[in-house]
Amino acid sequence: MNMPTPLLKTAQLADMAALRDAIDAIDGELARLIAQRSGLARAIAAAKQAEGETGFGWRPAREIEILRKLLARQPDLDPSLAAAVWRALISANLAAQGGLDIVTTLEAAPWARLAFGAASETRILSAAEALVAAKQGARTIACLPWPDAGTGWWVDLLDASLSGVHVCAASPQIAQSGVPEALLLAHRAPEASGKDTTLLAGPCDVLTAYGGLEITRQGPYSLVQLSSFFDQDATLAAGVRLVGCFALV
Ligand SMILES: C=C(O[C@@H]1C=C(C(=O)O)C=C[C@H]1O)C(=O)O
Repeated sequence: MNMPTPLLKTAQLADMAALRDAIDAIDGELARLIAQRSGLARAIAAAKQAEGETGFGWRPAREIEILRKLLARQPDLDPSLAAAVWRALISANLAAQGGLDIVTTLEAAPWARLAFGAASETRILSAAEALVAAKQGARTIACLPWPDAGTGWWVDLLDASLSGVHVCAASPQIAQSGVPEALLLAHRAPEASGKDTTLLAGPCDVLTAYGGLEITRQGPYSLVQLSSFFDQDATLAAGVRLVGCFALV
């Protein structure tokens, strides 16, 4: 039986109103939960300060664990949507913990924005300047492009003046290919998330002993990746530098 058009419209409008009411109810719950989550993050920030932490409260390993847990608990949740929403929540919390100083190149800027949103200040620098800024700034994170033949910033890390600066995370956090677009570096030790990739740089002939996958080369040096976590205190062969570790979902 064909329903007269005006009636059909009324029924559809009633359905739509009910659906919108349901969305409003969910939005109310989400808003309440987001405010509650932000309050808990503020309490954690206060606890970090009480423990004497003077730098920023960035915990990339904890952040990736949150995303992994979420996707495991809610398999029908779109991973990219979940990553975008939680990046927004987490970067707002980081900004509230005192703000971050994000330095990046023009090429890597979209990946810095994806990771930290607009809540923190972002400065565009050369890769070399960004690494120096990361070394000097207690709240600075450098977002630099994934190294390839044309991207040699990782060689700078072999210089003692940049000691202590490490890759600590990647952007985006979800990369089907296992290769992110950019790496996030700071003057701090990398943290293990349970499933991490380590980057080592050094003389090509010395690095072959580590059996990793070579990402790129620059003169006598190569950059390799290994599917395990290396502590910053790990003993490495002479000339080999722990570039850092990153984790993907
Ligand atoms: C709240 C914390 O601080 C930051 C904010 C996080 C969040 O909003 O969940 C997670 C890790 C940290 O980068 C924390 O360390 O747990």
